[in-house]
Amino acid sequence: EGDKEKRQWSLQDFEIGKPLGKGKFGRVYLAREVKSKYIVALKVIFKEQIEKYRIHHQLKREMEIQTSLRHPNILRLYGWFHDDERIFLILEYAFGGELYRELKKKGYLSEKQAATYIASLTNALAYCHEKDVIHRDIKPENLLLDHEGRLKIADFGWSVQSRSKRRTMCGTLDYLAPEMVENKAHDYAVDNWTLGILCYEFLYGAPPFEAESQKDTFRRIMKVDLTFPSDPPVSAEAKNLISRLLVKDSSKRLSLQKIMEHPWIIKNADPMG
Ligand SMILES: Nc1ncnc(NCCc2cnc(NC(=O)Nc3cccc(C(F)(F)F)c3)s2)c1Br
Repeated sequence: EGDKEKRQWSLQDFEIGKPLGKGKFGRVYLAREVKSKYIVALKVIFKEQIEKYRIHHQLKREMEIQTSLRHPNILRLYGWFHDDERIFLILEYAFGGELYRELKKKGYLSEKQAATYIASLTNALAYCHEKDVIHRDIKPENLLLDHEGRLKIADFGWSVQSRSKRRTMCGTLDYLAPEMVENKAHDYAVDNWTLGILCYEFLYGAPPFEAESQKDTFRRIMKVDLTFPSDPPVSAEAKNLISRLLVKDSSKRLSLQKIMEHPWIIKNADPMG
């Protein structure tokens, strides 16, 4: 495993398999390193896209941050290489694919499954915050599952600098914390807000502030217009945790430590993640 980061890789070192998914900036393929037969995911990014959106620094930062992160719930970035027109990221392969698909297929998750994922995410975020990394882009699309169904955060949004412009340009607003909607300076607590959003979405199948228009979603976020449908039935403890995370004043949100000690997590989360 150690040599993976050191040596220079090239496309000849890999046999490319089936496409695993396509992201905004390129596709992901299953691949096998020829000599070791090691299975990886290979993300192909076109250089002209990076130039066009001027996001070199973000990619560079991702590589610096992610190669230094080692956590069971964070997808590994083993290394990278490039040719004339493409950059290739050599990623840990998450056999279980995107958590999003599981959520869509099931509609919503059991309280045990939801609590297990929230506990894994909280662990991974506590580890990141120790390393001064704020995530800010945690949404089901960026959550993968390994062969044992264990959650892996995978994302190129890792960074410690202020909010990237990218967010307003693309993707859903559902996960934006109020201070981000107001474009105010924010801190680690944005990830705590997002944990509340995800916990709600795992249990009800949709994020809490979903609305027809972006304007209405903004409005619902700013008002913290939180309602709990009666169906599916959800325990009072789960609602309590969600209500203590979706708090407008970021300093009043439940801390990651307190999430791990919350009765709903203690009772429902599988300690083996
Ligand atoms: N089953 C699977 N097993 C493993 N992986 C899978 N999908 C890939 C998940 C990713 C992890 N890390 C990534 N990183 C980036 O995409 N980075 C990226 C890309 C373009 C531009 C930029 C930037 F320029 F904006 F920074 C940064 S994608 C799947 Br499906």
